[in-house]
Amino acid sequence: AQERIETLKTLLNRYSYEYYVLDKPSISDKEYDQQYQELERLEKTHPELITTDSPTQRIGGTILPGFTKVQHDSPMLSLGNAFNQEELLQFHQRISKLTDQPLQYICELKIDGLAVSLKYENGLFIQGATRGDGNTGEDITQNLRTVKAIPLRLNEPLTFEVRGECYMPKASFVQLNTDRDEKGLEIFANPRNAAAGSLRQLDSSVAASRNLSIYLYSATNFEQLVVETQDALLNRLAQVGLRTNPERRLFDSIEEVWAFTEEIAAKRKELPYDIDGIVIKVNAFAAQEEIGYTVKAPRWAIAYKFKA
Ligand SMILES: COc1nc2nc(N)nc(N)c2nc1C
Repeated sequence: AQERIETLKTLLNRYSYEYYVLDKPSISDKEYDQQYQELERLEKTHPELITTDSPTQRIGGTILPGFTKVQHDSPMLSLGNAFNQEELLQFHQRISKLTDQPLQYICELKIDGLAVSLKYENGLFIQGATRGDGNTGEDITQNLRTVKAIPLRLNEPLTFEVRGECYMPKASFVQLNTDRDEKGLEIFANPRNAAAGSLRQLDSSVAASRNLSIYLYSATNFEQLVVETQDALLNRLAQVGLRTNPERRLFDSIEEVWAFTEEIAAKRKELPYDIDGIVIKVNAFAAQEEIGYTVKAPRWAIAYKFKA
């Protein structure tokens, strides 16, 4: 039974990765369900063989009395904003003075969700927390374990923390509000509120029903990943099994960055998730370190915000 249980866990976690992280399922839902039910049956008769990274353990058995506080190892920062081309240019001129290194920018979408931190120990997902005030957040591990795009075990036994945006896809938002309206429940104003409301639930079976997803965009104590740029970091996060947003681009001039913001503004409504802007970052970590930080935000990044 142990052999079969290990095989099923490996298979089901891989299928889940293909479906929820890569958006490229390799088997039908029916086949997945059959193998999932076989694992449930085996674990029922051999409970001593149940492990935390089993796909059957995503929904916690208990309703929490409240959320405990989590002190972030390093502050979860905020971002400076730019609202027009002039302010984007000023950002570029400001940081050009702070480094002699050539400035290559990486542009990433700013997903309109909830910033979260995920801690992995030897590859196992052990803790998830909200940003909170940047220094202290809330432990929402139980709820984040229900987000199928979050792997319970990485492809490598890494110990580090990753940060990203947990969000509700537009389609899930529409479906949720339709269901709530039919039940005479209050509907959510937007996907960001719906995602925040889902992650604030003390009963993880509610979060599990909300089809949340996630994109990761940074990591701490990632020396072990041996990466020198933001773009290489994102590729490495994807390699270990984490979900990263594919709509990112590298540019060598702020003019091209501006053109990219216009390109995304035009296709924003077709995206399957809400975005509230573009995050522009200096790509090379060496240049980021040289440019540095203000008290609450990196100087080497800026959020170009779209009109609401
Ligand atoms: C480096 O710090 C950050 N990077 C980010 N990147 C993306 N794509 N989206 C964010 N919301 C974001 N937020 C922060 C504080």
